[in-house]
This record gives sequence, C-alpha cells and structure tokens, in this order.
Amino acid sequence: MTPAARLSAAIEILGHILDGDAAEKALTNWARGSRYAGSKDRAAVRDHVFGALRCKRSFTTLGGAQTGRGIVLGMLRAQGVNPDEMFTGIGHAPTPLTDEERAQGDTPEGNAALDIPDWIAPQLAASLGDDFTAVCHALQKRAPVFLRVNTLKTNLKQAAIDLAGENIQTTPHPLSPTALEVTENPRRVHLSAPYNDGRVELQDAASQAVVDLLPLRPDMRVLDYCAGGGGKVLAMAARASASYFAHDANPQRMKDLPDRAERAGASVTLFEPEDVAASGPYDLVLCDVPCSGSGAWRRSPAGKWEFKPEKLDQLREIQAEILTKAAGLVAPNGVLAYTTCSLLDAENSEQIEAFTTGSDWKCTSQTRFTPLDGGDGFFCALLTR
Ligand SMILES: C[S@@+](CC[C@H](N)C(=O)[O-])C[C@H]1O[C@@H](n2cnc3c(N)ncnc32)[C@H](O)[C@@H]1O
Repeated sequence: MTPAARLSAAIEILGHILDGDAAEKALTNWARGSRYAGSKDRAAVRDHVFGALRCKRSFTTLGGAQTGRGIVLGMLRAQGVNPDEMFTGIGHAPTPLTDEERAQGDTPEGNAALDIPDWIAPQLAASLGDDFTAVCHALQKRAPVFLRVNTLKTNLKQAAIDLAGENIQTTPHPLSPTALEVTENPRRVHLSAPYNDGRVELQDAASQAVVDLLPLRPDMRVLDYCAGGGGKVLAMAARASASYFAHDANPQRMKDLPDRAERAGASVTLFEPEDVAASGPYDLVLCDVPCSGSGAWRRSPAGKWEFKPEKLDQLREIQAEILTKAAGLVAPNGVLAYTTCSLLDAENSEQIEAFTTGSDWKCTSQTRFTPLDGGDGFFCALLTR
C-alpha cells in the first residue's frame, strides 16, 4: 500500500470508531476485508489510527470536521505535511480536498490543544499540579514497550542478550530493576523465544515499580484480590517465593492465568468468587482495583474520550467496596495494598483518605508515578492497622 492508501484505510477505520465500534474491532474488520495489506501496512495503519485517537480533539479542530477524513486532515497539518500531497485521489489515495475543506480548521487551544475532555481537565489539573500540561502532552504520544524480566527463569543481563540474539534491542529502565525498555523491533517480541518460554513478560515499567513497593517475604500468604490476567501476581511471585492466591469478581478475566503461571514457572491458586470470603487471613492483600485507566490513556486512547462522570462515580463506589471487603481478609499484622493505573486523586489519595477516616487502618505510604517517570501513571498505597 502507498502512504496515501494507508491514510485512506485510517480514514475508513476512524469513521467506524466514530460510529461506535471499538478500535480493535474496527482494525480487525478492516484487516479481514483487506487481504492485500501486508504486515507492514497493517502496522502502519494501526499506528495512524492510534496516533489519531490519542490526539482526536486537536486533530479534529485542525481538520475542521469530526469525521475520519477531518481527523486525518488535522493529523497531516499537525505533522506539517501538505495534505494536498496525500489527498490526490490517485490509486487508493483519499479524494482531493474541496476548497471548503482547505479553508476549514482552527488552531486548537486550551484543553483541545492538550487533547483532554473539558469535564475531566479540572480534576486532572488539581491532581497533577505543575505536571498537568507535561502529562497531557505525554498522553498524546505513543507509550514505550516494556518487558518484565522473569527472575524465576533468568536475569536482566541474560534476557537482554537473548533478546538481542533475536534482533530485539532493549535497555534497562530506572523505574524497576526488572524492567527492560524495547528500543528496536518491539513487534518481534511476541514471536521471540524469551517471550514464549516465560523469560520475559510484557508489563509496563511503572506497573513493575508498584510491585517493587510491596513488602513481600517468603513466609507470607498473599492474595491478589483483583487478579485479572495476573500481571501483578506473576510479578509478585517472581520477587518472593510466598504462597500466592488469586481472585477476581469476574473469574473469566483469570482464564489465561494458569497457563501464564506455568509458563513463568510460578505457582498461583485461583479462587471462585464465592470461596474467597472464607479463605483468609492473609499477610498481604493487594487490591489492583478497576479504575479510569487514565494513567494508561496513551496505550488505550479511546478510553480518554469514552470516560464519563457517571463512570467515575460508579468506579469510586466499586473501589471503596473492594477496599472494605479485602480489608476483612487481612491478618491483624498484615498489609492491605491499594493500586490503580489512575492519575486522579478521586481514585487515589481521596479513596485512601475516605477509607482510613474513622477506621483503625492507617496509610503508611502513598506513591504515584506519572508518564513523566517513563512508564504509565500508577498509584500505590500501603495500609496497616
Ligand atoms: C485493573 S484490573 C486488574 C489487573 C491485574 N491485576 C493485572 O495486573 O493484570 C481490575 C480487575 O478487577 C476486577 N474487579 C472488578 N470489580 C471487582 C470486585 N468487586 N471484586 C474483585 N475484583 C473486581 C475486574 O474484573 C478486573 O479484572
């Protein structure tokens, strides 16, 4: 496909996303109907679509229309490319611009320039303080690819050598002693031997840094109360040879966990939701709660635009409920850990404040990472009685 044909594909896919399709579904549907597109084409189209979604508001303003075509037009203007060079109508290129299209479009300002929805901007600004603008700009850019080196099977140096042997270049990242940032050929990771035999896992560096903060010891019973796919529990299992248990209100979310654990050489016992209440006490209970995902909006940019005030209220209720239930499973001298991938105080420090007020729990540490630290935004609070 020519560069312009790839833009036509992005215009079509963005149109489906604007009509309500999930980004992955729209991309898959397009790829199914476009057998002529090779892997490089698919990767380039995907990059256009995700790049456009990260900057949807500013590109729409620049392009002058809330359509796939308007967004791509804005994207080219933002990149300093003359759109007439791409919108030629030749071959599979987008049709030439009309005079009206050439005339429309404004310079984005304020929240539009930062690609942040107006309703969330004040909360985000209050939560991030002086870092607000820089974090919004970071969320407009593509996230780095990070690996967690599984220390049950190898070490950082050896993993880097083995990956380099498959032409995947990496560099250690200061956020965590187990983190490697992939600097060349990130798309090869899935095919590589170190990935397929569990020597490395895909995991954001700040997600690893959060696990580094947990006070793990080999003699502990540890419960991951919101285990999902198991990213955190597997990272914990590699750090200390404790006894690990996993629970999720939606057990389907844990369906890959047994295979992942086996591949990683880790042992994790899974609970059905009805069995967890009687399974305590634990020395450490981790609540990696469902949240806005605002710390990871550069990875899942559609989430930035779909997130709504009602959803935030609903999540805050669930987060408080999880804290209360999980606290009942912690041994008298045990630790309750609360983590999110949110940048919002409403889901972070304010939840901890509300939980500890009038209870016998006290917060011993709170740590927040933002994309300015290199990884995604994450929050971790440790609580004891
Ligand atoms: C942020 S994700 C967990 C990610 C996972 N810990 C990881 O590192 O891969 C949050 C999880 O909480 C689960 N969840 C939602 N409500 C819950 C509840 N009331 N109790 C326990 N888990 C819940 C969701 O199904 C989801 O899998």
